[in-house]
Amino acid sequence: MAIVLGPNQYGKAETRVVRVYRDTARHELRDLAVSTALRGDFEAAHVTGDQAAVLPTDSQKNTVFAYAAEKGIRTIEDFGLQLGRHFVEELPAVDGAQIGIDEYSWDRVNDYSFVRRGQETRTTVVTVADDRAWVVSGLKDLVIAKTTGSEFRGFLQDRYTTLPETDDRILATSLIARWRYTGTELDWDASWSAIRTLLLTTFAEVYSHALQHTLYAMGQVVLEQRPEVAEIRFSAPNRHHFLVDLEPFGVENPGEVFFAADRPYGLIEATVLRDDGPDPGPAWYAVPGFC
Ligand SMILES: O=c1[nH]c(=O)c2[nH]c(=O)[nH]c2[nH]1
Repeated sequence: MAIVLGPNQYGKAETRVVRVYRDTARHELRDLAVSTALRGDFEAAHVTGDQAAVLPTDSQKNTVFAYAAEKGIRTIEDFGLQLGRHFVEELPAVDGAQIGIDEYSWDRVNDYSFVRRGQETRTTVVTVADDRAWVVSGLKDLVIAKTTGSEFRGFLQDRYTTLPETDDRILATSLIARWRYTGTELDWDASWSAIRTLLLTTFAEVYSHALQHTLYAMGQVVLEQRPEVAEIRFSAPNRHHFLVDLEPFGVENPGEVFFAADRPYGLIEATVLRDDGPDPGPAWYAVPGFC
């Protein structure tokens, strides 16, 4: 009996690359998860441990970022073909490559702000106690991003601070918002839609000094324009988009190619309320996700 290596492949799974086209004031956004897998003669890598033929998965990831910058992403099919051909043509041990790409679709809010399609959920929590009732409605998983109009600087620096200041970054979050109504007789659909629109347009249009600043601005507008709302609470994970350093490959990256990080993430939570609003009673009791 002999033990032999059977079918095998290796690569980098789900490289989260965001490509921004910012040649005009009307930005375009492409948001992908790219998985590469290489096949070929990798017997030595497994059997004797010799990695001479193995292009690291890290390099495959770098190739995805560099190609996003240099070749651009016209369609995921074109992008996959370019990557696959590159690996097969350039690497002697590789006789096959499989590139899997998922693309996340975004709808436009303004020239540089976008909302992810088909993600969000409308919510309500109704509390009834004795002869009273409270309604807390909201939304969750509203994924929004702006490709400019956002900075983060002037922050406190201590000996552990390495974050560079930035005056132009991608700001993105998967928003949870819940608002408490002052009453229980209302056109709920109309109110919910109007508040959602205010949240979206304020996120898009108000220049952001930080996610904290954006949340407050959104809450302020809702309370100013919707008298039926007493209070609004936000829970907003900061979905970090890190500019990829492509200099080692001689490729420029003027705010065009980003790594969309998964974890860890900043979690910014805030309440904005009228100081003369009605008592919340037990409206928030056991409602998850808020400070
Ligand atoms: O909008 C932000 N608020 C923060 O508190 C923070 N902290 C951080 O590292 N990046 C950011 N961004």
